Amino acid sequence: MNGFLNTDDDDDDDDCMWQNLLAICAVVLRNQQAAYLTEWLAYHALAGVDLVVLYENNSTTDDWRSATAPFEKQGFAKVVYLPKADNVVGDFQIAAYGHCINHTQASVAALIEVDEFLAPAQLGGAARAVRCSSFDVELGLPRFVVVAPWRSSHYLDAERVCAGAHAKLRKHAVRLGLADSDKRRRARKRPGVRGSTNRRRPPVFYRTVSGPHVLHLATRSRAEGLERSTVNSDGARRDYDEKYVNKNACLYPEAYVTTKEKAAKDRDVFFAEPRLLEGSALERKIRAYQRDRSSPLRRDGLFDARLRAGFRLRSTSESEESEEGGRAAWSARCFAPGRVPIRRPPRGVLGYCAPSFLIIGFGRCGTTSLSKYLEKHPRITFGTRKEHFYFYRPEFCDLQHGPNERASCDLEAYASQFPVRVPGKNFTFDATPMLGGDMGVPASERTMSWLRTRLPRLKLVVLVKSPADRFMSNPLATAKITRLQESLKSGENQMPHKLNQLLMDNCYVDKLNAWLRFFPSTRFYLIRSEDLRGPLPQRQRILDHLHDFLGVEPHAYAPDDLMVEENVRRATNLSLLPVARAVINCLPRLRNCEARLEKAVDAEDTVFGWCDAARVSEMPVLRSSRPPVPKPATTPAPEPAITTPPLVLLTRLLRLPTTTTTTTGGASCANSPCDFRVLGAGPLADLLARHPDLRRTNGRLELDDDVTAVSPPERVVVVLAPPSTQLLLGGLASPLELARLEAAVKRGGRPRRFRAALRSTCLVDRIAPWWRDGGAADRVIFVRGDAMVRDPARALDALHAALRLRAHTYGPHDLSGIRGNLTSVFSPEVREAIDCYPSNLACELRLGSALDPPRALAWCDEAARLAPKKRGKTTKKKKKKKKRSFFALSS
Ligand SMILES: Nc1ncnc2c1ncn2[C@@H]1O[C@H](COP(=O)(O)OS(=O)(=O)O)[C@@H](OP(=O)(O)O)[C@H]1O
Repeated sequence: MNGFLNTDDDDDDDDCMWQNLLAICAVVLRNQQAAYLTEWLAYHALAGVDLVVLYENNSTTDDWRSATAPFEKQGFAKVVYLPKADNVVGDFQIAAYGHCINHTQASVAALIEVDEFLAPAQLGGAARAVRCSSFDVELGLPRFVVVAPWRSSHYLDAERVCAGAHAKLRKHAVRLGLADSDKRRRARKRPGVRGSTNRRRPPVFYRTVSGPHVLHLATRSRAEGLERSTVNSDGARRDYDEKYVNKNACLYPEAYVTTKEKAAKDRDVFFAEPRLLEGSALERKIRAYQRDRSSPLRRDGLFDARLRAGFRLRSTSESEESEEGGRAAWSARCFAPGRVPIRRPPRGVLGYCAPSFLIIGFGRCGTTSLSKYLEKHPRITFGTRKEHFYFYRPEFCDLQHGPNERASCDLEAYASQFPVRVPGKNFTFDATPMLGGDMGVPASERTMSWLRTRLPRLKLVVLVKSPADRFMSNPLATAKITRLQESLKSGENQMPHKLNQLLMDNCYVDKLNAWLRFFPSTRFYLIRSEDLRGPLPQRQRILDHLHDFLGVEPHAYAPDDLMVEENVRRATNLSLLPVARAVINCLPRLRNCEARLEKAVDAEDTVFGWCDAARVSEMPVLRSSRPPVPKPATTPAPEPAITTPPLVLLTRLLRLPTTTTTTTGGASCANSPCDFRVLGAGPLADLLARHPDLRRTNGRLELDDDVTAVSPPERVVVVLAPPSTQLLLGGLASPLELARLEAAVKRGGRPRRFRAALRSTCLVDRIAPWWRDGGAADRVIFVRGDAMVRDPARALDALHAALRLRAHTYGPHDLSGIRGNLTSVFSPEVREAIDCYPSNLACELRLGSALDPPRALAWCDEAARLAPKKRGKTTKKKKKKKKRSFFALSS
């Protein structure tokens, strides 16, 4: 069973009170449903459903999991395996529905089948309406359960479906005085006490304690056409619960359930029914979806559609969404006025909703204008102000200066900054660009972790801009830019002091990487600021895509709304010379950042193009502004020579004679096996791909992590890196796991819980397949990561020779990647904890003894040398001793 459900039935104090969730509970039981599942799921995603929970019990032979997989990855669908248990009441379907309404904590749970469609009567009708209705806190059950009317006799027998909810209902009834507690009941049954409560009072089920309202919504049955009915579970026709509707001042779910007898035959019946969706934007979307059967929207479901106006980050790991599980994923975002710590809630506030998304940056990229546009959307608001600075101010929840456990750091307190005054306008956001890191202050890990745990479904919008323009937009940069421009004009071409360093604040990819350790890449949406500055239709298009990403209804903005341009400094600024723009944007370090960002973004022809667009015909070569450092009189001590060779051979394990590596040379990978592979498709592989003899495109160089897949004649180049570096760069652990590991070590614990991840860094085990077939040692070439970082030219020369490649000199820009990447960025104590972890140390020794020269590795020793020394606690005795000696001295 998936771990996302709360299986704790007795959880009375559940504070998940307002889930804003329309969930569908369905069962997959029959064969031949798989072909239609994608369409069914995509449709409901478009229709505003928040979650689909599918139940299965291994009763079909269809491959329906491949249809649900993309949706599961996005967190839209969950599959629950529910075995048939003895204590399950009735058939599997009833058990599944009962389980679903008892555990999904949705405002509305629709019990339908996979050939039935939940159709809103008007644009977003169902979704919008149910968002206003609330999850029943006291009962811990959905307020509404939606079913098709023809089911009433069988499925909506409330007592049966909600058999699992019985305990909750009972407790509630006791609280309301409708039933006696067990204690009292037992007392009453004692001899001498006459009668029993059970006989006098009605049984505690829906009718008594008013459980979920059962909606028998309209159906489009074959013969009768569309009809609406409001038959309740007791069989009596009843009007909608007016009291409840008025109290919450929101639309009643105007939803219809339609069915398709045979999904294949009736495919278009539902969509051909104009009355259901007439004129709505949803209808247009669905029609487009139907027409363009080959579109990515159709192929991969709604979420993977490639969005042109903005960029989604490339998904980095298959399992990154799996963290969605756990109860945290369901924590509430919205609160009733009485629940937030505000002394006197202002008039007209319906509730408070913590953000659904954040604009995390970057400063000076148009965040204010974007916020103003979004504020005009009928569902979106930034609350009391655009920039809340909530995690920076001591009066709120300052997390910059250490952990903060005060009540002002509760989610309710944060939500209090986002009042909802208009029904439905509860899609809130915070646009504090500092969140992404700015002005040399990196994004705060404490803040990111706070957000991740409290608001796990948060989405993140990011604006990026050409580094030169962004830097110039910063008022504090004027002096430096002026100096650079003057120097370029005079031909001195001097780089002002520290400008290089300041410009690194525009390395967006590094900042995003910090966030990616806490949120999966699918939650990010990037917009080029240059695009947002375009003509009004283009701004509208960008916003359309953004709505799609955020999951809110489309909205056509008035031209006046989109004309706004806030915080403009250009007019007052000195203008940027083209040559200055070119020099800044094409600085090797920034160019590298741009290339890495392009690589991270999921688009075929992504071009931020900041350097290329800015290039001028004659690019000046910059000189450092620092005066040349006078040479000291005494010759400095020479740098310690690297004694360990950059390449080492695996020879000893099999006691093979020491051989130089043989190369098969020349053969192309196109038809025959590759010349060699690089284990760990990392920076070394990227670098080698730039060698003129090796082009990735002609297939001669294969990058593969899976050694076992390599056929025997091939050779493998393995980068030897300490376990900590492997963990960090090799994708062996998810970002969240790494963060937890680091936190655990920093708290003083040992990384015991991460044994599995640590075990995967045991290089000796990973390359084991290479020596199993005897003689394989000839084909394994180890490159020392540290030698590569210290003296890349020498290490690469040796590697070229071993692989019989032409000598080649790589550019400094190419090498900078390898330097940055092969170095662990864990703090020294964390490195020590990982590299000296007993199993890792054992692996290091095993590998070391197999290498020629032996003991070429000293990862643990090195890490231990760098780690801060742990000081023992000064005991009272020692303190006393110290004091005494002090007095002894002074006397
Ligand atoms: N629609 C639109 N598209 C793109 N860029 C725009 C837009 N509107 C304003 N701007 C420019 O954004 C710069 C101000 O950015 P911010 O509002 O994010 O600044 S701040 O961080 O909130 O201070 C500021 O840049 P400079 O003029 O270069 O300083 C604004 O001109």
